[in-house]
Amino acid sequence: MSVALGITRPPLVRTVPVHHPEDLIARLPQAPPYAWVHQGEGLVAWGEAARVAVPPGAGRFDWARRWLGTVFGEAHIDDDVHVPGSGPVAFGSFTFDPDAAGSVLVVPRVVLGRRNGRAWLTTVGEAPIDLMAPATPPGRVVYGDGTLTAPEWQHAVARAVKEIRSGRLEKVVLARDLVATAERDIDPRVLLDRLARAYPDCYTFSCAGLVGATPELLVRHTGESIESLVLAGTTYRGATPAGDRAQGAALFASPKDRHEHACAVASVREALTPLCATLSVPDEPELLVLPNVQHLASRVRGRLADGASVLDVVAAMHPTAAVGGTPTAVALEVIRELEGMDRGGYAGPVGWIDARGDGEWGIALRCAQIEGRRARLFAGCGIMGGSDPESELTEAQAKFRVMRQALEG
Ligand SMILES: C=C(O[C@@H]1C=C(C(=O)O)C=C[C@H]1O)C(=O)O
Repeated sequence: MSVALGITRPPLVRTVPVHHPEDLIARLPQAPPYAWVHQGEGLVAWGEAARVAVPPGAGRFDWARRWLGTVFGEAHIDDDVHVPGSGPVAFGSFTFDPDAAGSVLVVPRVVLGRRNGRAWLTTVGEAPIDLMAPATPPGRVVYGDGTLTAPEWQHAVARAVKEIRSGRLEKVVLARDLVATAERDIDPRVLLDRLARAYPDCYTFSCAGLVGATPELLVRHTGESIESLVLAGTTYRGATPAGDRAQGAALFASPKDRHEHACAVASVREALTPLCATLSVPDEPELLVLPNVQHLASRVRGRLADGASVLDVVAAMHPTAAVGGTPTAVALEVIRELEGMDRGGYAGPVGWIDARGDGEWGIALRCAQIEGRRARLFAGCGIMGGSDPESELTEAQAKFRVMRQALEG
């Protein structure tokens, strides 16, 4: 298998400490960016030392792990920093649907990292000369329907409710897409900068044209510890602090949202139990308050039993019922039947892995696939037997707001 592009073999990977970059995203040159940034820390990267299209199918995560084993195994690694994310890393985006094409892994040539007060720079092979051209905003943006119009999508939600009431399944997450066309080519760096400023508590990501700020951490793997932030159940922000608290309290007390959340937590517990020596799952969710919406959230923590890498954990978890449904297989059938679209990387795992197997992966939500002047935006909602199509459409609009604001500024 030939994997390395344009680098001397075996590639020399060098990580050195550097002065703190104030703003990781501002350091991205004019090249397709890779990013994973949360509260100012994380990784930004550019250039391609190696890239692979991961073949679709049930074994795709295993295939990816073997490919990474070859690429990282060949490298001479000279790492003076030794933290998760130092040394060589790969960024990846996997399609939601295991049978869809479009999953990709990239080992960038240059990675700039920042974590717990330390910063580092990793280069693979010869460091390229980077063009620091400033990013230009995309200008005026117009929107059009994606696969389904709003009324068609509401109809799909109503059909899902019927399927749930008939007993075919318990929960299904239905999404829709919107197509945005900008005046000029969309520079993902502009979106990353706006997203990271507006949503510092989310994970601002970029990989192979998929750009967004997701609140949902699928898994963070640090040594033997893993952590996941499970989200499901959504309400709005109130206009006043009191209104805000009332919305949050109503969400917390809503049997429909609590049930929807419980489905997501159960799917995560079920996926992680076989991998973990210890696993702690809170009895009750907490509220995650974001600028656009509030979610029910459960922080799950565990210790791995035997040396699984972050991709092994991703493989076991995806798709959780936060983006698929319950039971998973039936939910996937219903999604294919009712959405009528290929989700691409939306609602799939996105993140990074290093040569130790550490890494951070999110569920790619509040995102868009960018190509030239066009962006395809995605948003979805958990549908239960008590769901109302109109409210679900309003919820999806609130979720679209993240990327609309990033595009419009
Ligand atoms: C599916 C999305 O979000 C998911 C669905 C949620 C819900 O229905 O309450 C909440 C958080 C996410 O797990 C999305 O943002 O597109």
